[in-house]
Amino acid sequence: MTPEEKKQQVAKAALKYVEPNTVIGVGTGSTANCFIDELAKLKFQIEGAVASSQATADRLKSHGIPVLNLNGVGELSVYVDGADEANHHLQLIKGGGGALTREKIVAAASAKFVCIADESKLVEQLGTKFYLPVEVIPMARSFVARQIVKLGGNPMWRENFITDNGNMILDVYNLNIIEPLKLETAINSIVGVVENGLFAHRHADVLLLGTDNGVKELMI
Ligand SMILES: O=C[C@H](O)[C@H](O)[C@H](O)COP(=O)(O)O
Repeated sequence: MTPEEKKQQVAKAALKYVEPNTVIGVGTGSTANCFIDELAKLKFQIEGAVASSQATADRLKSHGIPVLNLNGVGELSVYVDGADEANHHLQLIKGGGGALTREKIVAAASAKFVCIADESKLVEQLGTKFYLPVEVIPMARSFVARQIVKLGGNPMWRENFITDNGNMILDVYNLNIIEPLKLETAINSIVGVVENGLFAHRHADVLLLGTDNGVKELMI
């Protein structure tokens, strides 16, 4: 099975978490895109969706799925999104597409977080395969980079990229992420950091992994 087929498999499997007559949250990226295409089948059963990025809002609208403002709705029943890495505690690294801040907001506003990914995303320790994206206020970029070096990371500026919030991204390599909860807090404590891509405090509740033998479901 190709990685694309595995993404489609988990996108389909996530539909069972979509409750009728509710507003749901939708993530960003290639796996979330597969989910949006599947969600189109249920568009008359849900009230609408809150998007975690402009790209996701555009794709939802292209299917005729109502896109709602988070400020106008209460708690979302479920948030469905992909990840760059996941560990066995369902803690994640996200932000490969630069949408981490809005993703973290929508995930926090949701009763349940269903993460969908192909099995290659499951790791023993976060940060071993993927870098950690950090969204920063543009004027603070160099200052934040120096503080991250003190934490042991090697920050690289994602040049020619601006987030939906008008900010910049530092991709941090070589972090030894032994305690994701502590590191998430430590990085967010640096003045000028908007958010980092560690989803340890608000981790996933369900992880659906696409494998050659079908969908594997991990739950906490
Ligand atoms: O900012 C991007 C998001 O965090 C994505 O969820 C993440 O990068 C995974 O994307 P994909 O499903 O394309 O691997």
